[in-house]
Amino acid sequence: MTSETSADVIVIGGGTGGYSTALRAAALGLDVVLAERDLVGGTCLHRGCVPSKAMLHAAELVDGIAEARERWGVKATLDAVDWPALTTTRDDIVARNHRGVEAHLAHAGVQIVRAHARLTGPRAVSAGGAAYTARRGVVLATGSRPRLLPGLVPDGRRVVTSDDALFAPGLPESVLVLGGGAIGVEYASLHRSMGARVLLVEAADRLLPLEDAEVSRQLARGLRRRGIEILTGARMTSAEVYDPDGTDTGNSTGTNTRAQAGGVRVSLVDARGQARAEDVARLLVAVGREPVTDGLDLAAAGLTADARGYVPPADWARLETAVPGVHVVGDLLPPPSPGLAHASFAEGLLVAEVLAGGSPPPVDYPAVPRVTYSSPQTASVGLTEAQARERGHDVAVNTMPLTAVAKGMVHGQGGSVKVVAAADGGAVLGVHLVGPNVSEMIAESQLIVGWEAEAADVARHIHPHPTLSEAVGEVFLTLAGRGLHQGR
Ligand SMILES: Cc1cc2nc3c(=O)[nH]c(=O)nc-3n(C[C@H](O)[C@H](O)[C@H](O)COP(=O)(O)OP(=O)(O)OC[C@H]3O[C@@H](n4cnc5c(N)ncnc54)[C@H](O)[C@@H]3O)c2cc1C
Ligand SMILES: NC(=O)c1ccc[n+]([C@@H]2O[C@H](COP(=O)([O-])OP(=O)(O)OC[C@H]3O[C@@H](n4cnc5c(N)ncnc54)[C@H](O)[C@@H]3O)[C@@H](O)[C@H]2O)c1
Repeated sequence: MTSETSADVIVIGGGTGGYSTALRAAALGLDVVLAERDLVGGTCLHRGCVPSKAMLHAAELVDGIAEARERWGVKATLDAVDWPALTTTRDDIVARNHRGVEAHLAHAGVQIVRAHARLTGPRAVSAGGAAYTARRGVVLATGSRPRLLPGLVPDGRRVVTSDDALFAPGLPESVLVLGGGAIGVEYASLHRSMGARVLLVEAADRLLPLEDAEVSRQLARGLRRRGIEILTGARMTSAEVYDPDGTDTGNSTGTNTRAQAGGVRVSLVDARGQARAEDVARLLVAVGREPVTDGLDLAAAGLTADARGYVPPADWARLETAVPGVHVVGDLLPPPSPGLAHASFAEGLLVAEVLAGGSPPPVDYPAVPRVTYSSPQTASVGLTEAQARERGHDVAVNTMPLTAVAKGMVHGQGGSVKVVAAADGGAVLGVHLVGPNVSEMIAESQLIVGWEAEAADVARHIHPHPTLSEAVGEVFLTLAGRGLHQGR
């Protein structure tokens, strides 16, 4: 006979969405069971945000050596990247974070069931041979996985996704990255820094097609300047692995120098309809992610996924499905939930507070910041110029290159600040940044957009000199009619 346990809340999936729900619910005095079939921390900690950003940090250091030599007369050269040392540091950062999340959950008194869980009723779950019932609610937080293209099966060596691209014993000498979204752009940037020849292929007419057109333009300029070849409006027609047993050829940083052939022949049709074939050591497929509901048995709880596999809430303010007491957080939610870790944290906090009987304000999706950690970086919040116009706003737009301020010249990497505001001194609708360190610069703009500040409100506040953030200050000064260095 299977044992039966009851708890206030049962969370299925221990990624950023699930574990944040569990932690907050426990902090509010609820009794919580969290089922996780792999590792708590999920995609973001083990295969996503954290390991990729650790490696992008190492990539920046590699780029810094070239900058030091070429711009600053520092007689430095790169001998080689010690791949085992680099990945040991990355894995240590992930492991420490993992231990931290485990410790937080233990300290909060969350009961972790380390097994696949499935629904057996609206408030009933089976996991690890035991049955659980939820007094207040069940939270679905099963996340997402890489979307695959029909007929193209990743083998983890020649054809890879973000699940395995960084975990091989080195990076390839050449890579074709299919998809110019956040993953494609970040991984193209990383591979290029590490010496690979990189071709970035995007089906839409620009990189990061959901961002402001100025962001896409500046980003493409920065990536091309670093030697990344970009094809937009292009389509892959076939991909054929040749010499599948051959070893990778090494890249120029010497991370993986076993000589040999073997790779993938990728056939493409470019934006002008011209066919072309590319031989590369690796094809990295980064064409989006899809929700995970396999073996979850949604039907047992009276739920169905939508046509794209997401589980939509009937009530977005409570992130609650049409079945009362069944909530959803994280990548399992359809847009406007953006598929970002920090959005899933906010969703987890909200659902926990709802389950504890509170009435928290809904997640303010338009005010969720979006960052791409490539070189250059992009960071934005709010509406693009096109979205603002589509929604009927009469807009005032101001754009400034980062090299117009002293610190931008010091960095010498280009970039820009663009602000979209309602005309005649109305609320700021969107802020769009490209350049070095802009991931750390977007925080003030998320408050500006979230608090619906006007340009004149922002222009009253003084930015430190010399910083890159001064460019943000200057753009607002000009929009408020008090421009200092920006001639208009
Ligand atoms: C390469 C990459 C880089 C990224 N970088 C960033 C970034 O820099 N910033 C950012 O904000 N976002 C980033 N993201 C997105 C971010 O990782 C996701 O938005 C986030 O992980 C979503 O969290 P989640 O909890 O919804 O799902 P997940 O993290 O996918 O967690 C779901 C968990 O549920 C478990 N699970 C699934 N089904 C069951 C079941 N039936 N029973 C038990 N357990 C189950 C899984 O094992 C998994 O641990 C990145 C993603 C990728 C792939
Ligand atoms: N820095 C970050 O915050 C970060 C980093 C990585 C991933 N993520 C998140 O992870 C999720 C997945 O990222 P992603 O980049 O895989 O997905 P995405 O949906 O953001 O981008 C996929 C891109 O691939 C293109 N595409 C689709 N099919 C194609 C095809 N056949 N050929 C060429 N291009 C094609 C799309 O037009 C799109 O631009 C997103 O939610 C993203 O926001 C976030």
